[in-house]
Amino acid sequence: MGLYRASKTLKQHKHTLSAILRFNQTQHHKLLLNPARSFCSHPRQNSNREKDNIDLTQYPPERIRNFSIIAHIDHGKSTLADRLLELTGTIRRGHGQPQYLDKLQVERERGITVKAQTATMFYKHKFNAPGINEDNESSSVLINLIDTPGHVDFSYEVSRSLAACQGALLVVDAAQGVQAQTVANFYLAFESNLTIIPVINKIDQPTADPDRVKAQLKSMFDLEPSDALLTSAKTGVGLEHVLPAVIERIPAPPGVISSSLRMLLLDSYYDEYKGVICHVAVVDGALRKGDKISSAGFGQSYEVLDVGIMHPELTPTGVLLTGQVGYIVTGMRSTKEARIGDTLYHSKSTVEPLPGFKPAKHMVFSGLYPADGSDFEALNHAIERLTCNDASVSVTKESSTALGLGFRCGFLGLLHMDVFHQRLEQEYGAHVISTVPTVPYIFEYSDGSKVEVQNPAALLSNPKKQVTASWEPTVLATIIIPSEYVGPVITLCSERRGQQLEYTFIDSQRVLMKYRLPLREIVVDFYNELKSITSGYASFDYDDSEYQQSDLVKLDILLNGQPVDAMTTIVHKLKAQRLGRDLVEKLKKFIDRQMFEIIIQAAIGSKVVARETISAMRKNVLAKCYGGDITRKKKLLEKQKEGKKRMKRVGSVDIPQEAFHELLKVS
Ligand SMILES: Nc1nc2c(ncn2[C@@H]2O[C@H](COP(=O)(O)OP(=O)(O)OP(=O)(O)O)[C@@H](O)[C@H]2O)c(=O)[nH]1
Repeated sequence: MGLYRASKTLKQHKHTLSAILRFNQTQHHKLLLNPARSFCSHPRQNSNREKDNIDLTQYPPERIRNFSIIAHIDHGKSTLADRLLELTGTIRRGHGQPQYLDKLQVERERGITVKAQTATMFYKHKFNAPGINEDNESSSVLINLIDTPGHVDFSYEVSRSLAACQGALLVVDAAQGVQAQTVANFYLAFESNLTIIPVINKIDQPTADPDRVKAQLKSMFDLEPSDALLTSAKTGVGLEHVLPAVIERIPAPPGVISSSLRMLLLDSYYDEYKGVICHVAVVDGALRKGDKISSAGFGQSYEVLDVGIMHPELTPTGVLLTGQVGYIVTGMRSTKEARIGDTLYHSKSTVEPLPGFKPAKHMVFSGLYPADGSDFEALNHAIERLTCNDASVSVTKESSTALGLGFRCGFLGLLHMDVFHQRLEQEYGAHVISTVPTVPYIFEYSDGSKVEVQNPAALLSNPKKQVTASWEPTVLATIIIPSEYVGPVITLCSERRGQQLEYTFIDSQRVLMKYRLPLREIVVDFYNELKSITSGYASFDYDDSEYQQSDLVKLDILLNGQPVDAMTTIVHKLKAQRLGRDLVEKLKKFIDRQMFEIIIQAAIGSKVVARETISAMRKNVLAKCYGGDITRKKKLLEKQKEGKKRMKRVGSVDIPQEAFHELLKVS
């Protein structure tokens, strides 16, 4: 049968291998690309009338396959997904939209998937698959494909998607071979007990070496070389074997048709016209339009107003049956009611709730403030709407003396933060200043109390209540590199206070290293640094780990003696002076000369660790207009006013917005 269930011994390696993120040059450029292009962000209603008549009752569980595509970033998941949708006629070939399932504008601009997407396909086959044996006649099988993100920040999306699947295609680039996130995703699928089908993709590349990749898959995951499919999602070679393998190797969903309805809520988003749309997987029983359902977690009851599948747009079917994945529209007013991982069931029945998902863990916190203070309500609205479509962000209100009213947001990682920021600007037209990202530290005070500090400015400087101990979060990082780069990578990790835990050759040319690193040290600039010292060949992933005791201090930035709360950071004592110097130098470059002298200082408590001075400017802008032309004077005053709008005033010093953005890159 060739099922790819990896052997138990692999579990022992679990803790030596987690994984994610490759930082090659291409990806870096993709992340920086920014052509303005606008696409709709969510599935629309299917206008094709033929598709409206799909009869799902013809698809009992044995004629259903649910699978996910998982891979390291850029190994070709979305391209492969598109080709499979074309092959089954779900979308038209050459429909002109790149990466059909990457629907968000930010996904298309950056060439990355940030949101898992589901699409239902119908495929005729003649294979002797378990449960489908109809005298060699072609039978139609309903296949749900879930495309998942590749970046470490979005691995939460991957684990959620896997809950609705019985199998996964583990896609590996034929030239790059196994990368850090291949390892992470393999273990996510393995621990979810999924059937894993290895797909070695991009075999059209001149540097492709499928045999080497097969050997890696065998040695690292115990996957049989003969079971690997060889494909090129670009040229189409080998694609005809993918869906037959899915049908033959992946088991049918295990639910019970005759049981009471149990649905797993996979995801939700807000649609302007329909309200909240929930993506669901029917685990047991059946759901029909008009049914009354309740949520186990939220305790509310709703009427099902619309139900259907994503084919690939929203396609009403009137029912969803055991093993099927689709969408429902109920009277939910806010996505806060649609708790991801919740169990939905018929209101009159009593059911055992499904296990659900672990809540998302916030790794990075940052303050988000309106660039113009009067836009607070608009930003509030934009954040509320966006969190409807990205429930993994935590939001609480906060205020800053420098920036006014704003929000403290928790993100899954730095890219997640960046993407959220970009979506606020692109999808809601919000202009936002973000403060230096920080990680959640724990501080103990002399009265024995312990607090988690998500905002450095909130750390007390109270002489009556001294800090007695502090802890910082750490990660278990996995780095895979060609062996010639081992030296520089070891140096980088020790500069970042890392502790080496493992060093293994995965084949004759590649090394896997495992480090414990403080999360703070990888939040800013670690990726870029790692990428640049390995010519883009390193791949990197991390799993969150325990807190470690650490000598932490609060580093304040002062302008003419006044602290700028939005620029405060928490840092390891040994690094405070260097960071203070970098921050002060950076600010000097970005703050313009003003009518008076400006002293910029970095300080730990009352001890100044770095200082720069910007000397006073003698004349104002109008002094350049030697009398005369009044319109010219007006223009200059207007320009000055415009410039001021983009400034934040701290005491008497005007700080341009760019200064805040630039500080993100230093700390
Ligand atoms: N030569 C070649 N290029 C491919 C093939 N499949 C995908 N690509 C290219 O590889 C790049 C990445 O492909 P994607 O499908 O976006 O990769 P992904 O794994 O979905 O990426 P993330 O969603 O960001 O993790 C794109 O430029 C594709 O055109 C292939 O078979 N051969």
